[in-house]
Amino acid sequence: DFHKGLEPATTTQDGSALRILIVHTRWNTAIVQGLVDGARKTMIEQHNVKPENIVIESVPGAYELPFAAKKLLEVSQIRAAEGANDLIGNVNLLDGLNLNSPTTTTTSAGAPPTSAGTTGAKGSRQAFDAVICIGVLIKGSTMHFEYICEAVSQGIMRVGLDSGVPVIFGVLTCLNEEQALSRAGLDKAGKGHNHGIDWGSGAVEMALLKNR
Ligand SMILES: O=c1[nH]c(NC[C@H](O)[C@H](O)[C@H](O)CO)c([N+](=O)[O-])c(=O)[nH]1
Repeated sequence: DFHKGLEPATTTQDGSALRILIVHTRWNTAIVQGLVDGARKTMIEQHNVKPENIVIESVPGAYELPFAAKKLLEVSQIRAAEGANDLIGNVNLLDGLNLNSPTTTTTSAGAPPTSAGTTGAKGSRQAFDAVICIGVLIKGSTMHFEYICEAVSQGIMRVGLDSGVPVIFGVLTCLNEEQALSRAGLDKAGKGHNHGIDWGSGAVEMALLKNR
């Protein structure tokens, strides 16, 4: 069986120190919600990720997933660097972080920590260890589907490679709604498998690989 051994890690991994971002779309919302729930529950119940360390954000559609993943990752990395600045005084860790963000201070080392870093602003100072992008594309009667699928898969791959943070491709590209329901474990016959489960395990596995 070709697929033997290609299954995602089913053993429990130690996700207790990880912080994970889930970005999901607002298309086909019932199916997307099933996938998000599957990923979230698996990370918490099987891999001990803390619920408060799973951040869930939404975007209009699949085409917006790569941009949101890129931007939210960058912000988390900047906040983490600012937090570290607080800990070690005036060395500016933002130097050399090529985050393509106009707000990134690129002044020489020694610049005072940015205000955000010193005000104890709400929210975690830990950068995300992995991102799961979740969406459901269902083919319509035009070529729109093909173009979005190609753009989104290339875009999501690029965010992961450019950022050095693993981004799980959690986008179903289905020819009809039945296929999508089955892959979220929501089909009437109950014979489907919720792929969100695999994406949750994959996110933990790849985050731990990144942190080796
Ligand atoms: O997430 C989806 N977005 C879809 N389109 C919207 C697209 O992702 C963008 O949000 C839109 O083009 C604006 O950029 C879909 N279809 O068109 O079929 C779809 O099935 N799923």
